[in-house]
Amino acid sequence: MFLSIDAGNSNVVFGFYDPRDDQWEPVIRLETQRAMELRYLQKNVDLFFLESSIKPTAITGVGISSVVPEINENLKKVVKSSLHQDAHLITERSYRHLPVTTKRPAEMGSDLMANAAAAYHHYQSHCIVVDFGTALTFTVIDGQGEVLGVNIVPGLKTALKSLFMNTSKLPEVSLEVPDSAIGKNTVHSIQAGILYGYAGLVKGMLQAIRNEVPENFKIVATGGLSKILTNLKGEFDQVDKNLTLKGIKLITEHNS
Ligand SMILES: Nc1ncnc2c1ncn2[C@@H]1O[C@H](COP(=O)(O)OP(=O)(O)O)[C@@H](O)[C@H]1O
Ligand SMILES: CC(C)(COP(=O)(O)O)[C@@H](O)C(=O)NCCC(=O)O
Ligand SMILES: [K+]
Repeated sequence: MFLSIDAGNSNVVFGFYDPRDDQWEPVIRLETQRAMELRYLQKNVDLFFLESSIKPTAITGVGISSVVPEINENLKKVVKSSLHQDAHLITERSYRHLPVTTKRPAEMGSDLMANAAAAYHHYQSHCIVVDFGTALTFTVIDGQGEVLGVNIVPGLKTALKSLFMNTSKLPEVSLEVPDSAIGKNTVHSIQAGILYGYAGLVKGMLQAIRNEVPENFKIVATGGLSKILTNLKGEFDQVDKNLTLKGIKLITEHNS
């Protein structure tokens, strides 16, 4: 089995890949803020292996993508102590021999590079990845596998949280698409604003990208919040919640 670890700004995701049935199962999420503490991280990993039928010795490789540098050392430590092996932590050096390339390796988030690698591996042609995480990102890859560029905007929950934190009277609301785009009370007004507004943002961003590229790009969505904008279904060729995990595995394999 292969273990991909995806440390994002909200969640650290552990995904176990079994080549026998080509499945990512189980996929476990810890809150990044809590997982920063070594004891909490170690306890949860230990507990997982204690309760799971997966034995540490069954893990033949480990790859880590992290966009939260403060957690890197602890992740490597826990992999070493629980699995008795070294994880491949993806850095800009890991990008050298990939089918996907970027002109700014030092800057490009490894989760975005993992997304690009997995999407290009799947389509073998030009594609756009939309990642609904803490940040909402668009990564544009051309037919030769070159990352043409990235767009970054606040993710849905991030926008919602900042609205709640920066106002006195607005409450935090659940992320559900309301029936009407016209808000009828405060909660509904925020839900309609965020959910219809972000659907428009995604459509508008994809259109603006399409205006600058000749071909009909394949579009794949991923990220913890990719299923929330139910009003966007038709925009994507595919929704793959495991895309980043798959990319981490691909990049690690290219480096071993
Ligand atoms: N299945 C889910 N349903 C609802 N919210 C989710 C789900 N999975 C993740 N989230 C939330 O979505 C947000 C983005 O998650 P994620 O894509 O893992 O972000 P990041 O990569 O930035 O850590 C987080 O607030 C997370 O708690
Ligand atoms: C854009 C991101 C903040 C997304 O993080 P996430 O939403 O996955 O937590 C992350 O990929 C990052 O820190 N990137 C570095 C800047 C760049 O990619 O251009
Ligand atoms: K991510």
